[in-house]
Amino acid sequence: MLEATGLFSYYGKSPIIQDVGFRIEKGAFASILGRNGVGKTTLLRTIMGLTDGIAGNLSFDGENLGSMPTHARSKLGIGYIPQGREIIPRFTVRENIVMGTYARTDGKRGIPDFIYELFPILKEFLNRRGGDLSGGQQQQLAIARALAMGPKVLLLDEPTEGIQPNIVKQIEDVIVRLNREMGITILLVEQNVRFARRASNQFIVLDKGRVAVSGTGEELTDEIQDEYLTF
Ligand SMILES: Nc1ncnc2c1ncn2[C@@H]1O[C@H](COP(=O)(O)OP(=O)(O)OP(=O)(O)O)[C@@H](O)[C@H]1O
Repeated sequence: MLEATGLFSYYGKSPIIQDVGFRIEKGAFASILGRNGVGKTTLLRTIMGLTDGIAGNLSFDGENLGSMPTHARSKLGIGYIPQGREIIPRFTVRENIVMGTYARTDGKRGIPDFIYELFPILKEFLNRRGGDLSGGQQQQLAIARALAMGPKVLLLDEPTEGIQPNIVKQIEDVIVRLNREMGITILLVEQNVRFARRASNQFIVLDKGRVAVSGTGEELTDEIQDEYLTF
């Protein structure tokens, strides 16, 4: 379970995340929504320990994340797929996926078969350089790399942004399967309210670094969408 109370997070002296609280249960599918610049990416980076500092409480499975370094958070089972994917273009598909295994605590370095089952295209392209894949394939690779570490929770930052429409549905379906079939807790930053509505059982709307409104999936109404999410 991922929990925050009174959480502030800073870049320099600027508090970008302000007095945020949430509780995301094991197995939940939670979406973080909000207009550009409200702090969605910063919230994910805060959970990974990638901002300049925090105040307040942030814990995962009872462990205080506090000032824990990023690699230790990965070892606890928190996987992060940043916006822009950040795969290593000169590494092959295989090498990119194997990199994910270095956050495992059991020392296994093999690529689990279910990854090929979820992303058959990656099996076909194992020896291609990551940089030669399409944007959609790179996003699949970024998800595969995070899965190779055996995560309990996956943080995904706008995973379908800028991706060709025919691959968007495939990626969305995989994210839903990871949650429903494999029990991986999902924390998704999304501009696409349609997908957030279809997939989530919990939502958090941010506005100027604060939680404007939150609730269960069904409570994400058209009114909330009009007030906080329409441009
Ligand atoms: N590295 C940084 N240093 C200083 N300020 C930053 C940094 N990254 C983001 N910010 C500021 O933090 C605020 C929140 O940005 P953030 O990227 O978290 O928003 P977002 O909701 O994810 O937006 P988007 O939907 O555009 O990705 C913005 O005012 C932004 O300028």
